[in-house]
Amino acid sequence: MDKAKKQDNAQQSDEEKQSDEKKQSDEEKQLEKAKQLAKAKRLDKKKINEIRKTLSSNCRIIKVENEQIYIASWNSIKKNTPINSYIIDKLINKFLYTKFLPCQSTTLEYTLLYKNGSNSILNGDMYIEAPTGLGKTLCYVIPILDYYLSQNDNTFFCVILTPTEELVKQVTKVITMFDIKNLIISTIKPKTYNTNMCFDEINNENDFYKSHVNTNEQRFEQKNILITTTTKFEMLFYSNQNIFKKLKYLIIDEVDSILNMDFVNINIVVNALTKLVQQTENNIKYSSTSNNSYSNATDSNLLYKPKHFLQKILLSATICKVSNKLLSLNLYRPIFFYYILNYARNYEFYLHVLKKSDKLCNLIHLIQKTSPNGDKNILIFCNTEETVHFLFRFLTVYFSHVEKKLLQN
Ligand SMILES: Nc1ncnc2c1ncn2[C@@H]1O[C@H](COP(=O)(O)OP(=O)(O)OP(=O)(O)O)[C@@H](O)[C@H]1O
Repeated sequence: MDKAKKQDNAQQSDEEKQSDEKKQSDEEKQLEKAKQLAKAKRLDKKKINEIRKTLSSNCRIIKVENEQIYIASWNSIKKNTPINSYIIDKLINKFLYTKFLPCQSTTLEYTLLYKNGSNSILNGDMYIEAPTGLGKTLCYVIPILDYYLSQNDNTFFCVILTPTEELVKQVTKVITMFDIKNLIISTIKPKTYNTNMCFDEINNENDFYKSHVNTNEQRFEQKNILITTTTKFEMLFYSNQNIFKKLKYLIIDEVDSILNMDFVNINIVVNALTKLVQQTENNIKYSSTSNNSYSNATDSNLLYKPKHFLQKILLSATICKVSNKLLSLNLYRPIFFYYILNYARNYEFYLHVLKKSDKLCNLIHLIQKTSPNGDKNILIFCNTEETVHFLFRFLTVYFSHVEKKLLQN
């Protein structure tokens, strides 16, 4: 009897202990949650202050939440801003995506606002800030393709500017994957333009060079989207302004890098484009169209909502730190989207300090270790152009000849 009572008591105290432990762990969890919430609030406040100081004191600010909307259900959820069914179909069946990533889920609703007519009070230029690799490209590719398909606008309606040729190629690849019939995407082959400047040439099947028409204007009439670097665009723009009169979208990817470039004055180009489109589309008559008049394109007409405006979508992983440059872009009713990740990303950084003579050996070892089957992409940065060429030649020879021989032996 005594033994049974003892067992009962022991069991009871075990249960009490367990319940105490559970209570303690619940309290700890709640405390941790409260701490995280307070931290998130502090970060939000800091971000909002930064945006107001850098972009505009009265811009609309929208936080990207971690919501991911199923692509297949978008049109039933977002009835006012549906996406063309062709695009939905490609995203699901060709890209094999099931959900829109958070920054896409939040921003698409706004970038598709043109569907509610130009009078939608929510319309405005957009700045999308989201960490690298979280799907910013589709945030603008979907709305421009949707515009093309839904409005049947076969004119030259969109310019996409990037800081590098590499990004031009990447964006071109994404748009081409949608496989839209008759849509003509192009890059710049400046040989054919009325400009005194010289450019590097880039190879692209759809290059303007292949056009068999005589003037730049005619050449552009046959295109829908131009994807190019800011440097090339700046040179092209001043000699060919008429081409851009009917533009609907201006996308600037990695805008922080572009604004930080000393050799490109993107502000003047963007303001000039904005004014040009407004004058044309709203039938506003200006006496002067000289380049000088563009530098102060921020005049009073931007205070009032124009019937048509050049929709600008700017994207970057961080907000541009040079606030005066961003402020002088004179965005129309800007909406700023920011995305703060609430989890640590799976990055690993290693720093190896090596003797010069050991570098090549170690690099080969590292490549073999990281991608033993050669199926992973590895990005190698070098400090000079010369090293890039040398390394390219060396690795090509090593992996195509030396390694093959070693394997054979
Ligand atoms: N809805 C989606 N579902 C799954 N994967 C996606 C989705 N959208 C984009 N991705 C993939 O996420 C990766 C990153 O996308 P993307 O290049 O657009 O990011 P980013 O934010 O523009 O990056 P960066 O700042 O480097 O330009 C790509 O490999 C893309 O294929």
